[in-house]
Amino acid sequence: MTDKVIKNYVGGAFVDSGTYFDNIDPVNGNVLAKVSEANRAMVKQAVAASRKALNGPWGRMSVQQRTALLHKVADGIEARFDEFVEAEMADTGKSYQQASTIDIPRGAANFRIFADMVKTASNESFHTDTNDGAGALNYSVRRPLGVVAVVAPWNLPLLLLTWKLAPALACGNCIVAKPSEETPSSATLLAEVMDEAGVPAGVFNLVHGFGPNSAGEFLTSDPGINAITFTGESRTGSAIMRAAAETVKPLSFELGGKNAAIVFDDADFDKALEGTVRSVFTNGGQVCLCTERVYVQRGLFDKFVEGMKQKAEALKIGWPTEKDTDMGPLISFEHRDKVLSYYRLAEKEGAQFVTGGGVPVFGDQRDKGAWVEPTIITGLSEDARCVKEEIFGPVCHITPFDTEEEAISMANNSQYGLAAAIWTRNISRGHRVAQQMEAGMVWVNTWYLRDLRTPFGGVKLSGIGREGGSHSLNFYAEPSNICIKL
Ligand SMILES: NC(=O)c1ccc[n+]([C@@H]2O[C@H](COP(=O)([O-])OP(=O)(O)OC[C@H]3O[C@@H](n4cnc5c(N)ncnc54)[C@H](O)[C@@H]3O)[C@@H](O)[C@H]2O)c1
Ligand SMILES: N/C(=C\C=C\C=O)C(=O)O
Repeated sequence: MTDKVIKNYVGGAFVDSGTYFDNIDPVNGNVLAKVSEANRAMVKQAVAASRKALNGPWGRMSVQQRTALLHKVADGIEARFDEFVEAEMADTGKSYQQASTIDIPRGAANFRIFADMVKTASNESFHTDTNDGAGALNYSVRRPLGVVAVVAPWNLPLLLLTWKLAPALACGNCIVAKPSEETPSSATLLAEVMDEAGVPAGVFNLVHGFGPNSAGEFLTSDPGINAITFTGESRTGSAIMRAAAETVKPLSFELGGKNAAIVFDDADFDKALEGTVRSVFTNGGQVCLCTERVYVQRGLFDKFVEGMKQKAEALKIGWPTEKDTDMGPLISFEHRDKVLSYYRLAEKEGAQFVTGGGVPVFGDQRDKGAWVEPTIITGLSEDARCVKEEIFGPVCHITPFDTEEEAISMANNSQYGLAAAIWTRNISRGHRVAQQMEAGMVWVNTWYLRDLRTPFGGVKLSGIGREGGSHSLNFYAEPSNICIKL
């Protein structure tokens, strides 16, 4: 039993509500800490502290001062890099390789890119001709939205929390953030870093808890919140839209996906194979951009499926701390059971299992963790639930196709539209097919190659709005137009 308590961070102080929930290590089911669950009153205090900071030191701070502080926060993350890696691995079971090369570096990078971008952001102005010949000057100024609620998921905890926090703070907003109940640790470490960097009290607040009838719902339904930026399941997005509807406010939603990869028979076989294995199994398939539907041109189908099978079976499912581990456990027993239920559903729907479909046996304490086997299935029809519904685990379905038109039609036949990957040596085809994808982000001959200045977001059930680069600045600071009669 541990006596470690993870606290909330409200108005510049670490506070404890006296009500707790367990923080579980998904590697072996051990309790890592007790987490203080913020109650409605604490959430209200956090909103009030934000408002006070907005009308106080933070609102009066120059862009230079604000952005210098954000760089200090990035410095703080880098200075405590190993602690952040350890915290992320403890909460999620993800590998050292993933946490140390993706999750934590991006935590610092997110602060730096938006601190730099906001310093060079411009506004628009127009000279307007008027009948009296004197003219008028129209120009816009940007104002922060005010108090912004940031609600984040568990799969890339620090990366996704700071992906929203950084631009919101860079634009002068104050924040009340709620990380996932599954991953409180790196967010709380971030609060320490903010505190140490001298971010004024109330600018950043952190409340722990769940969604319905807990901190998530208290926060997103609070009338003192001016905008909500949310990353999570599509159905949660619907719930948050309903909660926010009464007090109309800007929403930015990054939601679910059922992403397709299309492999043409003229693709570079080795690159397409390596890239598709990475896009299916990275982070145990627990990345919104991961591929769950693979479409392979018929001439290549058998060879590609065999190649995927060999690579999936060669993945090292191991201790997160081992440097060559490729895949850890899923985030929780509940999520593990959800993914396993889809493995069983695939059997019922008549799938052939190329590999996987079960739970690995280690013969050690990992047998008490939330582990599943990397899995590849084929043979299902396009309207099967396992081909339509987001599973969010280390699993993909592979389907053959004959023509480019058929592949595009199958890939687009989804209620989601977040990301897609196209593999072909024919670059004209790469452009042509990518431009027909009903998705917010399309990679050609690569996957998850990120330029933080580009628009990030999804269509259909995958989201509302875009963040990234100027898109983030346009969401977190809205223009007012001023017209001066000359
Ligand atoms: N599009 C993207 O960029 C992106 C990125 C990561 C994850 N995701 C999606 O997120 C999902 C996995 O993450 P998850 O399981 O944490 O999602 P989730 O929707 O279950 O939870 C996300 C966050 O919302 C909170 N929440 C839940 N119900 C709420 C409510 N009624 N009101 C307010 N807050 C509420 C949770 O506590 C958590 O902090 C997957 O669907 C994945 O595709 C999307
Ligand atoms: N938002 C980003 C990644 C999202 C991953 C989803 O799980 C990013 O890389 O900026």
